Amino acid sequence: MGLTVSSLVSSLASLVGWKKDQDVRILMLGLDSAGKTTILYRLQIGEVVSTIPTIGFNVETVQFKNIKFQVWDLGGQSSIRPYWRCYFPNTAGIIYVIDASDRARLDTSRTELLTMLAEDELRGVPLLVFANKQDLPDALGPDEVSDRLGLAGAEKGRQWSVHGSCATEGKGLEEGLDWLVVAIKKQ
Ligand SMILES: Nc1nc2c(ncn2[C@@H]2O[C@H](COP(=O)(O)OP(=O)(O)OP(=O)(O)O)[C@@H](O)[C@H]2O)c(=O)[nH]1
Ligand SMILES: [Mg+2]
Repeated sequence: MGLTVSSLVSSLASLVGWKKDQDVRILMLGLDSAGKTTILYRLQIGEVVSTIPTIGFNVETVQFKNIKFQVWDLGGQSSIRPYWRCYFPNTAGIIYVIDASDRARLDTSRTELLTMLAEDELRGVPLLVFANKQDLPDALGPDEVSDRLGLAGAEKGRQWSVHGSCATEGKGLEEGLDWLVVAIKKQ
């Protein structure tokens, strides 16, 4: 009988919806072909895998430094985007991936992002944007992507950051996750 310290901690933890051994749930979203699945496996196994368009989702545990992330990589095709919302509950962090060389679809990508951020379930959840495919000659830099997304005006109640990346060479990914870890801890 009696309340032990650990039972007190677990009661408090369940009150705020967090369990000690639970992985940190991350949602990775973005238009089709942005590079989400490439990023997921680059982070998980450190290699470039050959991908096909994701129908549904991939979910993997990614160990980053001493944190275990449960990363949900959702398919980005327009027919699948309406299902993104099914995965919103209990999200600790969002990774939004943009093909920075796909200038023609940057507005579409921005609209999908802002629609998603307006959802109650994602209120205040930290947002890391990867301006991916920085190796391609046409790629917009992270600052320009950031300007075009217009987050500075629209997202005052949220921590967000735009990082350049090249998933195929593994560049920029760690720096981005470092930022996200700090942002989630502050939350
Ligand atoms: N040049 C270049 N190609 C990349 C980069 N990242 C991913 N790709 C390529 O882009 C294509 C699409 O990558 P995926 O990871 O399958 O894209 P996705 O976002 O998962 O797409 P969906 O599953 O359809 O939503 C693949 O041919 C990748 O090799 C990058 O940084 N640079
Ligand atoms: Mg995919």
